[in-house]
Amino acid sequence: MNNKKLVIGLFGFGVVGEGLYKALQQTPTLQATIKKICIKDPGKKRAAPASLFTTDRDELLYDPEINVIVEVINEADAAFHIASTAFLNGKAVVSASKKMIAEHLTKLLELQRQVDLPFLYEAAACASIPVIRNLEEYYDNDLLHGIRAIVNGSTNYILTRMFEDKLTFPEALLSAQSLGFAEKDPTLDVQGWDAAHKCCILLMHAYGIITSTDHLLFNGIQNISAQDAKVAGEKGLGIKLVAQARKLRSGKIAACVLPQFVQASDSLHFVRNEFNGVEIESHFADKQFFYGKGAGSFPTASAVLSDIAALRYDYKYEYKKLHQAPAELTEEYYLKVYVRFQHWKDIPKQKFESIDEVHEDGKGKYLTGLIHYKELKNSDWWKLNHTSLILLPDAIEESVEIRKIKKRSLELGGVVS
Ligand SMILES: NC(=O)C1=CN([C@@H]2O[C@H](COP(=O)(O)OP(=O)(O)OC[C@H]3O[C@@H](n4cnc5c(N)ncnc54)[C@H](OP(=O)(O)O)[C@@H]3O)[C@@H](O)[C@H]2O)C=CC1
Ligand SMILES: N[C@@H](CC=O)C(=O)O
Repeated sequence: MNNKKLVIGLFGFGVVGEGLYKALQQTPTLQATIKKICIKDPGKKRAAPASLFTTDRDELLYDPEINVIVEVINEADAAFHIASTAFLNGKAVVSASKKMIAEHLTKLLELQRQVDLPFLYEAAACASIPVIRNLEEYYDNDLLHGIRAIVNGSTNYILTRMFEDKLTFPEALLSAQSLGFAEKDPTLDVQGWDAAHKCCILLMHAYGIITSTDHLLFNGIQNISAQDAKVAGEKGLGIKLVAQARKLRSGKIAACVLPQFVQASDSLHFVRNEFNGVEIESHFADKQFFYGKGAGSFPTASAVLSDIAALRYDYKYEYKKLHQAPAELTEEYYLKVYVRFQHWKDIPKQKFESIDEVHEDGKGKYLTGLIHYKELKNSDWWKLNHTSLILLPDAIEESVEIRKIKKRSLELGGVVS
């Protein structure tokens, strides 16, 4: 596609599509033009000439002059059909649809390999932050110890507005929706699906792991209460929805997406509103931090624009880690957790390796303790009966041996019984 004029068929003219249309008008040097825009509802008023719009997807997919399909719609199945037909018709694809990408990763990679055309989707993880390209290009020779990230703008915005401005959950969600941050179905944001989809995409580019939300422990922010925020405040902590992946001593990767208490010294602590933040830890560089807007019209359009620009030099992800030395996910690790609950009967105490603290306050009880990953992955008691589960800082523990030795020595010393 070098020196070739980019002729775009754009699917979707909502928050992202319209943002891209406007951004392209302000970047004439890119020499990329939108020939046609496919939308769903022909009756909606649009901020672009009517002649550009169609509801017939084939007008774009089968137009030989269009060499790039940009897909920014909000329906994952239709998006997959559009992307795969575009490939089979010899067109490069740029997409922002993380649900579609995460759900169809294997098939899409197979197709992309078969047709050998660019398939870029920087906007699908952390919107304006160029995290995918960095993981692809920069960290391939480095020893990547781990990633901790706030990857969902809406939930971060909701937590910020609830805890800083005392908005109720519905008020904060409504505001996230009206600003164009939330998904069409906001439960995707609130219940952690969107963050889990993004985590799957990051795992692929960081470690060459192809997985799905079925294999990932995740939750959203729907159970976080004002009482949890009070506990956090008293301890000088914040609460964030954190996607994390960490290489264990076994070389395998521990990954999950859960709310977590973050200390004031944690880079994620100051990430507020719709911003996202990604902390990457690697062997020689130590910690690096990426920060930027994780949702919204122009921030997302900027990532799509950058992908379009990269098509001019035929940039493609090489999926080096996947092809060379893919890592493996593990379920063999423990998590340090805080659990707020109403009644002891709802808590399977025997499943914990240890319960370290128990508190009772006006609104119920909470405990902190250590539990095996699988005990959470294979059950849902921790989401039911007004129970909330939040990871403690530095939550991932590889083994319980040291704890056991410590406990035993305290017992021998008569400090605990
Ligand atoms: N909003 C954000 O901050 C971000 C969004 N994304 C992703 O980008 C995508 C678009 O999001 P966003 O712009 O917010 O969504 P919107 O709901 O604002 O817009 C969706 C657009 O898709 C069109 N559409 C839906 N179904 C079809 C279809 N079958 N064929 C053609 N057009 C269709 C709609 O048409 P019509 O206008 O007629 O209703 C609309 O123009 C989603 O996958 C989202 O997850 C990624 C990063 C950030
Ligand atoms: N709904 C998403 C939009 C961007 O990916 C979010 O809030 O992060």
